[in-house]
Amino acid sequence: MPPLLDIPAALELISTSAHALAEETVPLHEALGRVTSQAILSPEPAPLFDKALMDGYAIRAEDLAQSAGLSTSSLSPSLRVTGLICAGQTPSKSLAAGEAIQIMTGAPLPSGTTAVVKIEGTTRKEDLVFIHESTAVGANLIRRGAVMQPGQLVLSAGQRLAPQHLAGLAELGIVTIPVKQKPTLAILATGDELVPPSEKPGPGQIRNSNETLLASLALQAGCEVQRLGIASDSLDELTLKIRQGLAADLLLLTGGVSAGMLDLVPQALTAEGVEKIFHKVDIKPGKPIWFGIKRQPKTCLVFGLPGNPVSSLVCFELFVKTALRKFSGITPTIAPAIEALAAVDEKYTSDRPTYHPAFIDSTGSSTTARTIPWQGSSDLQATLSANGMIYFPANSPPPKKGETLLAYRWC
Ligand SMILES: Nc1nc2c(c(=O)[nH]1)N[C@H]1C(S)=C(S)[C@@H](COP(=O)(O)OP(=O)(O)OC[C@H]3O[C@@H](n4cnc5c(N)ncnc54)[C@H](O)[C@@H]3O)O[C@H]1N2
Ligand code: MOO
Repeated sequence: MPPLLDIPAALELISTSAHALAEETVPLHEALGRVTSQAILSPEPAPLFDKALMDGYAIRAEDLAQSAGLSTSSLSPSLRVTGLICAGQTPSKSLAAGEAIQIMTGAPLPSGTTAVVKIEGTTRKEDLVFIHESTAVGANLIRRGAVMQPGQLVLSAGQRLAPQHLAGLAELGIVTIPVKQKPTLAILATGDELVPPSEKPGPGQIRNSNETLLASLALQAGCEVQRLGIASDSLDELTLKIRQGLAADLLLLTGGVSAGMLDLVPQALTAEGVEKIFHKVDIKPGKPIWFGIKRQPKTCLVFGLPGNPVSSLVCFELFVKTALRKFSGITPTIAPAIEALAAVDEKYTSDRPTYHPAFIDSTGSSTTARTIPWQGSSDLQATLSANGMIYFPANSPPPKKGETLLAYRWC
């Protein structure tokens, strides 16, 4: 038997086979979860004007200098109040020596202002305000352009847009966003034993959990998902559904890729003109994974994922996500592992590189990870208490508590 393809080589083949998708523009309110296709530069400064950050008085801090630090009202410096500015108004006069202008949070500063003193640090007596709080130059105000200059980079290309990104764009008036097209991803579960989750399985049958798993992973990864349902182990039925799936950017099949008599997926794909790039990788779980590409009339990447649910999950996280990242221009294309400390003495060893379901905890001062009890690639229920996986290199002593290990978060 020739040696199995190793994981880095498989990832590299996926990365070079996948192409970057075209771009489109979408309105801001439709951009959540999409990936920027170009760097976005700011058209204007932020904030747009010098503004108060507290309710209080705009002052010239220099006026307080000789009395700074005094705390009794009788000895506090006083300034003459010459006006009031609320948020949304514009100052009608500037601030002269010895003057203060009452101001509200978010209101534009009158020219000459060098600080804002909080209302709590003052006492008002008619048109005089007594300042009890030492207030340094620059206190409680922000200058025009202090957080963003025109032409400054707001977001790089390849950024998946989260709520805070959209709000940042909204603040700058950027309402048309250049993004990568959404990848279309079709899912086909194969196997005579499968029934939909809503049905009671007959003798020897099981519920199709992989469609729910893969569709959810794909939706979370920003894909447009097409569910092709279940194909029985017959070439005719497989072929019909594969033809439908090849219209997508990416087709995922589960089951039927190992060595069983009815493992027909590789042959059905080849017959439909899908060129095999690799079959089988030195990984656990997921060894029987099949990967290929249909080039004409439209490019479609095809993964035959092993039927065991945890194999499908691990293969999606590692392999399918690499293709999706390339589609959207997310860099690096191959997602890096995170370094974590073993939370306990680990026991797991294997002669195959293994991705073991794990719980990763970032709530403390350092990120820790520990494996969860798991009975192998068919044990989907174990993953309900996991949020990621730990990488165990082949034939290596498992990490002891406190030693560094490599982990991946599922998200
Ligand atoms: N002689 C060998 N047998 C097996 C090998 C091997 O190398 N030589 N590999 C094993 C490994 S590892 C895995 S993983 C499985 C993968 O096999 P297939 O991809 O061909 O998948 P099936 O045989 O169709 O199914 C495996 C298992 O998963 C269940 N399954 C299938 N589809 C679904 C679904 N949609 N939802 C939930 N569960 C599903 C299926 O009923 C089987 O129990 O092969 C080993 N055998
Ligand atoms: O390697 Mo298989 O994917 O363990 O079940």
